[in-house]
Amino acid sequence: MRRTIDWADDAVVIIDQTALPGDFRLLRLRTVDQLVDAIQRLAVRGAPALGAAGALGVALAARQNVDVEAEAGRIANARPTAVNLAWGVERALGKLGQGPEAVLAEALALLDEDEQLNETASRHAAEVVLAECPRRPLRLLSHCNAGRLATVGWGSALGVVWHLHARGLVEEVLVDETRPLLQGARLTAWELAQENVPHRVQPDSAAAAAMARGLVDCVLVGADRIAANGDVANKIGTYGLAIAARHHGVPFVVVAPSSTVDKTLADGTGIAIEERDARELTEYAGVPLTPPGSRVFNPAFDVTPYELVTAVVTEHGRFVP
Ligand SMILES: CSC[C@H]1O[C@H](OP(=O)(O)O)[C@H](O)[C@@H]1O
Repeated sequence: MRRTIDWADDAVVIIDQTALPGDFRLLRLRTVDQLVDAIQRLAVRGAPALGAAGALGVALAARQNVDVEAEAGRIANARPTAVNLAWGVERALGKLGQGPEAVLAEALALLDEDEQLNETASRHAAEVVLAECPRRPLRLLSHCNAGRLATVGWGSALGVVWHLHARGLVEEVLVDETRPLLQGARLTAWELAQENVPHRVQPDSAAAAAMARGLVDCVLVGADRIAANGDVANKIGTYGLAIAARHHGVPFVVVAPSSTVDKTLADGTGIAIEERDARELTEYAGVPLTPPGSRVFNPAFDVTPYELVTAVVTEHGRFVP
């Protein structure tokens, strides 16, 4: 599969994730405005992919007659929770003094590293899952999308599935649909189908019942920001999954590159949680889902305390707070 995000002909090229699973189409982003819009619409999404978007966005700005520092700030602030976005911006911005080509070279190096780091992190995590889960083959549960589409190309939590599936060790993946934007139903199911991995899509509300019925050997999730004490910000619903997993004695494994760890935060209480547009809940494809005027609570992420996490695994292995 091609990279989720790349650079070609002086443009940031992304797979338009809002069009999947029905249409596979590319978007060529030639301005910072187009990039910020794509980030905010989740046409490009997922912490590592956002890190790459941040770096390539600075490369885009550096080649145009704009205030690069100001444009970099707009990109970094496009979505607040995933630490990787600002991290990617800062990394590319650090080369600005050496000129636009140096900024682009740094951004492209970040893309190559992302694929390698997520492949390594997920390989380590696969061994952790095998050690924590005696039953074979494995029945896994995923939430949101932490696959190829959430990174430059390999995937973090779903990267574990690629490693285990290649060894014939996956019986099934239960895919949380992940309301309201359905990253699981639309994106994770699409990726698993591409790789012929057995899977079933389920309502997010079925996850605890699946565990109660013994259908889950391990929960696998990605992360958007990990605090120094191991608290994990991830897609809304992750915290409830962790509580259910602890209640049912199911291992709960978080997979992320170390660029997702924010050591400036002592714990998860300091993580900014993105609140998203009410229309994501009040309508779908233009069809009203609630009475007119209904108010909503639509946080895009929640924070899972490290005490509920079996392991956080990066390219360095188990993360130890
Ligand atoms: C591998 S990071 C994936 C992470 O990002 C997702 O959020 P969003 O779809 O809003 O970008 C979700 O939290 C995933 O776990």
